[in-house]
Amino acid sequence: MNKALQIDFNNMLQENVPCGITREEIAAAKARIPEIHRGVEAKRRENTWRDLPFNQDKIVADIQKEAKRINDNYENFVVFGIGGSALGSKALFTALKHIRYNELPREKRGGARFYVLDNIDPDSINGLLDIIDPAKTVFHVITKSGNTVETVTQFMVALDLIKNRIGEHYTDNIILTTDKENGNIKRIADEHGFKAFVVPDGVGGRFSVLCPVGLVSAAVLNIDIAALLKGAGDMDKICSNPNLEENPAYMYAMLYYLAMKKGINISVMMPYADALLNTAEWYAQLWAESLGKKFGLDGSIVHAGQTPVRAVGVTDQHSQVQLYTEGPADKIICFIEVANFRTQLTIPHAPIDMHEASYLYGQTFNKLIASELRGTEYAVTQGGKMNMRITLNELDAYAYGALLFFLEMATAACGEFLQIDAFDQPGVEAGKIATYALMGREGYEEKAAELSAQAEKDAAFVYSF
Ligand SMILES: O=P(O)(O)OC[C@H]1O[C@](O)(CO)[C@@H](O)[C@@H]1O
Repeated sequence: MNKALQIDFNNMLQENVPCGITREEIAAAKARIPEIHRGVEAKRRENTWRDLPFNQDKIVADIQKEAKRINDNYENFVVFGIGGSALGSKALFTALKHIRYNELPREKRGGARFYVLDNIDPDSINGLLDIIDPAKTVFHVITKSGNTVETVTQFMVALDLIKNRIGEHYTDNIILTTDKENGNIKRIADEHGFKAFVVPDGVGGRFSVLCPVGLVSAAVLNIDIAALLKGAGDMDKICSNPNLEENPAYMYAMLYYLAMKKGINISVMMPYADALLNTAEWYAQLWAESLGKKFGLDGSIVHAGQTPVRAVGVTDQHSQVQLYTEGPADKIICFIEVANFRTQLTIPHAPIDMHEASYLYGQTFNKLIASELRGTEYAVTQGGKMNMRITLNELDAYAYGALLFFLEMATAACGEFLQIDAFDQPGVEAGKIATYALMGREGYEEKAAELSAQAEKDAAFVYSF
């Protein structure tokens, strides 16, 4: 790997922050690395997301063909999905494309405008429909299970708009990505002849960004998919190394695990680049849904997990950093730095007298943001809070693929340290079932009765104005 990425864990250590990890704790946990490695590698067969950087040449060719059809014929591309079926597309879009992509003229964009709708807020749905012409839009409906109520209802919106307006050729405007055989959406794709891509078996939603779930968006956006997958593949090789000293995912997993054991229950991801805020959002699902578990693998109650927080530098220096430096030692802050932004921007000489600020004249915003990162890192370390830094030499497709894969590998390894199943999400089911009941779905009558039998609210604790 050509130093696309550097990961510095120094400020996780007790010698730099009092609440940090001691060398003795590291030595003791290191003894578990062979077991962790066996666990991670043993799951390789079922966790086929590990193979995504290597096995998709044919699928990518088909995706590129479809992306060309879309970009040649349509003005807008809309992703309908939620959780892992949307966050990867959002993260790729903002990380690797122009920050005002949709506002650029078509010739500068080189493709359709790009939108991701990952909510069912009626105002958001309507807001999008207000600005796009459905006839000039392709909707990409993504749901691995094929049953997610939010995505299924969005699909209904697209169908309603498109079928009623376009009639016979309506299937041209909708593409689907779902499981190869299960769920509603698969049946509909087969019966109506929609173009459909498959979420491969063994690829869970939050680990799916490098399969058609994220790659269709990448292709429509003209992102260099080969470089993205190469970065991920190179990182897979690095993170397949059984030696802790050479495997950054194992080090990340181990230090975060040791921190959790000390009650450090918050994981802040704070990129110093607006382009990476959605990556912090993507990581939030990865880390929260994978590690937040009630039961351990042996059936014992563990209530594992760490709450992810998204922040962005420098913006959140002026809202959250006060808490990070002086508040409780209950969090790890992972700074992400971009060493070389796409733009080099000079701070101009002011044409009026601003002599107190004149030291800034002729310097660059690049140096300013880098200095603010180092300054905040210093302040947080002085404040005694664990922190670490990931530096991307450049925010390009190669480095970005490596970053995403690194975080996936670290999550998988941390699941091994915690001895939980990092690949299920049983805790999300209860809310889904209650929603079905409240929406009157057949078969959920008992749950509906249970919900309506809930104790009355104590009016003393309800304030209405
Ligand atoms: O792709 P699907 O099946 O619609 O699921 C969307 C998201 O919902 C979850 O299953 C949680 O409810 C996530 O794990 C997943 O990423």
